[in-house]
Amino acid sequence: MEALSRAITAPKLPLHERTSNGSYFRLARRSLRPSSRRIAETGRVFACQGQNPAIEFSDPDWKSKFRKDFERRFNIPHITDIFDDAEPIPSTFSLKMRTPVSEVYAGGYPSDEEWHGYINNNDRVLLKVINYSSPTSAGAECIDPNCTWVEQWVHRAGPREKIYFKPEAVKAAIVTCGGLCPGLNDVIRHIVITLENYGVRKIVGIPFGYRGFSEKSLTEMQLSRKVVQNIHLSGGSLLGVSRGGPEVSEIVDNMEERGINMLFVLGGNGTHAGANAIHNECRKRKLRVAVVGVPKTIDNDILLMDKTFGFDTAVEEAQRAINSAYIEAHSAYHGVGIVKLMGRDSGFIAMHAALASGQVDICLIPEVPFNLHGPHGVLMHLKYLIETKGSAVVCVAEGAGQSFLERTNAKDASGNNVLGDFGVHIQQETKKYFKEIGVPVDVKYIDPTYMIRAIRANASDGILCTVLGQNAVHGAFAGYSGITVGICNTHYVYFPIPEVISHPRAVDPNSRMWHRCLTSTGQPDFV
Ligand SMILES: Nc1ncnc2c1ncn2[C@@H]1O[C@H](COP(=O)(O)OP(=O)(O)O)[C@@H](O)[C@H]1O
Ligand SMILES: O=P(O)(O)OC[C@H]1O[C@](O)(COP(=O)(O)O)[C@@H](O)[C@@H]1O
Ligand SMILES: [Mg+2]
Repeated sequence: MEALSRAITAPKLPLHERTSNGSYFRLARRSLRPSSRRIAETGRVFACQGQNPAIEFSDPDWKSKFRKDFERRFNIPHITDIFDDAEPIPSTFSLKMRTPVSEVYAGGYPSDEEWHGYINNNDRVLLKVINYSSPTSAGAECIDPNCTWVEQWVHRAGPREKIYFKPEAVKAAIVTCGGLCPGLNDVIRHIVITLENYGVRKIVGIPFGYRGFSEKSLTEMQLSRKVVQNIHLSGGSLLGVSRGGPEVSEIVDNMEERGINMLFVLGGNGTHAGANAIHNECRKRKLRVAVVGVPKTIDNDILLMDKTFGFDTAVEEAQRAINSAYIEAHSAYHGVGIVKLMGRDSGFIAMHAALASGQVDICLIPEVPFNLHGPHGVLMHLKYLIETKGSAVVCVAEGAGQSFLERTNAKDASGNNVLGDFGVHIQQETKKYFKEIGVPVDVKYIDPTYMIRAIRANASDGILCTVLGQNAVHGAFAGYSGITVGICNTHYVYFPIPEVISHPRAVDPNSRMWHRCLTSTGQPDFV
């Protein structure tokens, strides 16, 4: 918890900071204060455990102690932790035949000694793959002051040979929470298809997020391969989404009433905090339930994963808006095109879209402070661009520049801060500034945010959703709960939920990627 409270209170953190227990951690400069505080403020569930092991680096054994602690933190909760009498059965998941195996081989799939094909519970994936030679290396994430290499392994995802649920005794439910994201339907589809492959017949969708567990008028939706066959062809969520909703105890009461013993939760940080709380409540009540998350965030702000589904699609679609802004600006006399992209606390979409398009002159993200006015301000640079190039394109993440707007303290139903519209603000300030200096400009503002969020997943996200959806089901059948699925260094893994939501992920202003973006735009520091 200490690292978090430091991040909340410290106004500016050095890149490497020694914690009170002597361990070194690399900290993003303008870390994630607003969101961390927001989650903490909801006062319900906040996961932040085991971040800082007490390591004494003078101890010759510190590495093995670190590894042991890491293994503990990344251990994925299993049904046998609570039910030591839980007996595994041979998997009913068909690796070679595509008809539901449970119908053909009631006792399980016949073993094939030459080709196995299952994931062993001890298989691991390397979490960090760069061996930094110095804490000063770009992007270095160091454990000790010398940046010593320590292997960090996480659990490999996929189907296990032994399973802990009989398919005929499973009632599986899927719920999608938070905002929309391209690919939700692809994930739903693959969860249903994979459940059917195991032989599950009772599969339901909970309508409109966690709300669907409490509002009597919202009835569960029966799901099958037939129902979900073509849902990936459109964006949105077949089940609907929502923010806010009932308390965790009410959700678990409702799950008990409905006999749900597998719950697949698609959502972001908030949703996962809820999923972990549901998992803990089920354990407290001694319920044999598997709760498995699939991280959904168009903002790409979940820790430890290469990326989250929908992000790629969002970046691709965002380029269309940037290109339109470019064409408008380029075709006008002294044209300025401004595009606002999503990213509440994290500028990943703006940074990647700017990089991908190659048409952006100024990219503004929440993680990097800037001035609008003054000799080093954004507007002065815009003037320079108009004078030298004749036009300019500005790409802003929605969470950028909030300090220039009036604070409202308004919250949405989930407790997230309602942001002011910085896109509109910079548009107005640009017009005002150029009027004042007597230079004519033609400013065009494009806000494609909801158009981007509502589209269907592209091919690359479609594949990611497929694998994540399938692995979510494999994880549940393998007896794991309180876990989420992810892609890590191109391999698929299971994480314990608390580790991925201890704080939202942000762009590191000292990373190579942000510097690549700066190289591409050619923008100076605006401070
Ligand atoms: N700390 C929390 N504990 C339990 N449930 C939460 C928490 N934060 C948010 N939720 C619930 O998760 C759902 C989605 O949260 P939200 O923040 O809107 O989206 P996201 O999951 O994308 O971050 C909402 O129904 C909200 O009530
Ligand atoms: O208008 P809404 O539905 O609250 O959504 C807006 C928010 O959704 C986001 O895309 C992120 O949504 P999630 O919290 O669902 O991940 C933010 O970038 C944006 O602030
Ligand atoms: Mg959120």
